[in-house]
Amino acid sequence: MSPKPHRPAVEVSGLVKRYGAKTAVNGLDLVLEQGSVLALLGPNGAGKTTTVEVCEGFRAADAGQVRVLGLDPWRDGDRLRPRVGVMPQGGGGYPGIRADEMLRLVAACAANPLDPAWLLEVLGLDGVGRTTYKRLSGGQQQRLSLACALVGRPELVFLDEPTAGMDPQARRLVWDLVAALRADGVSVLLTTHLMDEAEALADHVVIVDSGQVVAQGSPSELTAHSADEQQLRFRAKPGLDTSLLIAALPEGMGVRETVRGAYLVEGKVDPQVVSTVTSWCAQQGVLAEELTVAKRSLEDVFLELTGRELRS
Ligand SMILES: Nc1ncnc2c1ncn2[C@@H]1O[C@H](COP(=O)(O)OP(=O)(O)OP(=O)(O)O)[C@@H](O)[C@H]1O
Repeated sequence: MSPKPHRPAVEVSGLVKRYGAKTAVNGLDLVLEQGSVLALLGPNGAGKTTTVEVCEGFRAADAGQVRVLGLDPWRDGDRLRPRVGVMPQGGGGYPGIRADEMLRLVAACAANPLDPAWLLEVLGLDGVGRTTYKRLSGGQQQRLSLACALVGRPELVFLDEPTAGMDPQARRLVWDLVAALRADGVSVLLTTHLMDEAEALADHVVIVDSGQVVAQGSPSELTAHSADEQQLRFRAKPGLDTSLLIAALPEGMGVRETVRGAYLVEGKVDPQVVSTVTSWCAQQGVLAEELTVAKRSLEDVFLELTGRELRS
């Protein structure tokens, strides 16, 4: 038998979605490969939820192509629903339903569900099974929503801001669960505005801003110009003339004042470079504060591309 032709779990090309005069998504492309994790990363209002809701079949696209497990989510919703798990933003349970009732209700709709009691335990909710939805904490509501998304053993899950409002322990639990899903071959499309979440979980990160993709790639592709390249940052008084510092550094290294009083030295940062920078500061009679050496983060990438911080 010939092998099944490979097709991505989700393919979006040229997606446009408007709300009246507001264009929320403006020509967005992405591909989620089967069995991998894709993070849509961007600030509030970037168009992440709208993109996911179109992929889930909850909203019709105004233009562009969307294929989910090879199907059109808007037209083929009945065929897709049994194969896809959805964790919407902000929970959405009936206030009076008990946690275990809600999960068993969703499980009853699936052909081959996971054991709801086991799933509640995995998600640390076994102690609140008899608690009504409205009395759960925000983080518990989120975890119950995640349980509902997973109980039907989906091939693909959409997680919209899955760790919003969670404490660090619950966040870790969700991260481990996403890693376990990936190991089981489940495809995951999640949204986040937390760059550490995207860096920790995703094979592929799509950075969106104002409804458009501003960059995409694996976390290491996005954050590294080259494997050994790092950044040295420090704060000092604004407006320093850095030309003498640039002249003292090895060829090819750059120095910029990224925002007032924040300096960035780019290139191969070794101990000699750190010494050159601190000596130059001493010569200027300047105290370099918050001096750090680190790899570029996704936050830096976003700042460079848009001139704004991700957590805006
Ligand atoms: N139902 C709606 N009607 C009108 N405008 C909307 C609607 N939903 C979203 N928008 C607007 O569309 C833009 C994109 O919103 P969207 O929720 O998709 O972004 P997001 O990246 O998911 O942000 P957040 O992280 O805050 O949820 C925003 O400007 C938002 O105000």
